[in-house]
Amino acid sequence: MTRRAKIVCTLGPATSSAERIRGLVDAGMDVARLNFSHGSHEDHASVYDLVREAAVAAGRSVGVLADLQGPKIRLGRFADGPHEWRTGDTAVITSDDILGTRDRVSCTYKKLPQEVKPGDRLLIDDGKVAVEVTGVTGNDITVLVTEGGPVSNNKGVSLPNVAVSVPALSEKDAEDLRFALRLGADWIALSFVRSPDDIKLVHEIMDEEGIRRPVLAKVEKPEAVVALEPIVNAFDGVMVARGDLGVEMPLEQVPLVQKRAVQLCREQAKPVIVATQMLDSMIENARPTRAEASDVANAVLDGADAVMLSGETSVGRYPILTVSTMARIIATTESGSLSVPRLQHDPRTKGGALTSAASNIARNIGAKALVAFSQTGDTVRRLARLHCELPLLAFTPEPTVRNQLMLSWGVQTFDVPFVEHTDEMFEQVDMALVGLPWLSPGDDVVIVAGSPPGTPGSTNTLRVHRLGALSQH
Ligand SMILES: Nc1ncnc2c1ncn2[C@@H]1O[C@H](COP(=O)(O)OP(=O)(O)OP(=O)(O)O)[C@@H](O)[C@H]1O
Ligand SMILES: CC(=O)C(=O)O
Ligand SMILES: [K+]
Ligand SMILES: [Mg+2]
Repeated sequence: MTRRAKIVCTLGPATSSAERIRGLVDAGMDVARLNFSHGSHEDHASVYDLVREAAVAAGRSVGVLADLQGPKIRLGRFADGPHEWRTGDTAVITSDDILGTRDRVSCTYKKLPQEVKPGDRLLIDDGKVAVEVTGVTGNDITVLVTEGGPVSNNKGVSLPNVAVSVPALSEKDAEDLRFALRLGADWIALSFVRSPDDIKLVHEIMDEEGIRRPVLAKVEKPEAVVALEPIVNAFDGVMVARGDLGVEMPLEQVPLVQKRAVQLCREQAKPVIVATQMLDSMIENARPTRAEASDVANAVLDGADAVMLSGETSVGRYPILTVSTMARIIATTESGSLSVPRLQHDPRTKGGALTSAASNIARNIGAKALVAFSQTGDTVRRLARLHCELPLLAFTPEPTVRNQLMLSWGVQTFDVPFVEHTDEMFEQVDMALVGLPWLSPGDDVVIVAGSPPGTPGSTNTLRVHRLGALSQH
């Protein structure tokens, strides 16, 4: 069964072995997410290598997304394992550097005691536990538990109505970013983006390292929802990070933010991921709820490029089964309907106009595939946003670009050597496609390319190409 929307899997303790990672790739993982909120650099380097090995073994591209923690306040570590904070209990959250106990635990933001006051509500672990500040003494914040639940190492702390002054990129984020770039990550995600300017800090460090990679804005703050359009313009893509978004703002607003973010990204031909709790109950169970199956299907029908698994694959009991279940839900939904909301504007760029025409021509003449030659991936993303039912085949000599395109809807990638002339491009298509079981000589494909080859942004060529015709000359 063919599947077009992509699957992002968060790697973690449940998926750190070679066998598990190969299992994820075989079940349909298109992009692996390394979550720098958890795990050591050593852990990330080890799974990174395993992802690359699994991709080679499977004979296809798999992207690697490095997700930076961003300015999230977290609890510190506990000396003695997880604890239960019951409703009505009191506890202390301190900016002192201590190994926590049930009664007193540290937090990562040292100025927190100065920025909260009695009556403020703090939400822990995406709102699973709620506490209210009753007093502040020196570095200690005394809290009353208003909604009890488990607390454990490094759980996030949200302050929905307090504007805290944490910088967009912490020292840890800067170090993690340098590490991820050197490691070879294909995409970077920045958490808790508040302004389009936040990308500048990322670019500064990338330029110091001499490695530019595309950056996703994680939309999980009310400030980002307000500035959504400029953020989509400034960044290279978006993740709708519903976990934090649903505690930072009223959770009933999340569904419409999701739809608006997906549409804005498609207008700009930038990939968009819908993330968090998609098949949450599969952390524990072998079958998802009907509501979760519908959530995955509806994200696909909204037009998302990719859907993401978090705890389901990082710490869940059934990581591989969760991926195959998600793949089945997507493929079945798409076999019933590929229609997504219409784009609201007529394309104005050369690439936008050519790709839109290419897709119409391909449909009208019964072509078997859309083919894009692209140096940067831009032409491919402009084709992807159309959600055309024809296979979308991307040819690019850059392995990093191939990996990056694994986040874009419906894209299959092909490795081609760099060529100098347009004629050679068409020969490459012939050579690569004759071997595919669903294509035969005489089939037409529609090719969009730039000329001369190797000039980024030069998309100017649209050709109806008959497979096998070249060799008859
Ligand atoms: N490497 C790890 N070591 C220990 N626990 C982990 C690790 N990775 C994840 N976890 C646990 O599994 C939970 C889900 O992991 P995941 O990486 O999917 O987090 P998330 O909810 O997307 O992100 P965050 O915790 O940053 O909000 C985490 O909250 C954490 O408790
Ligand atoms: C993925 C993430 O960061 C969130 O949902 O909050
Ligand atoms: K993160
Ligand atoms: Mg988050």
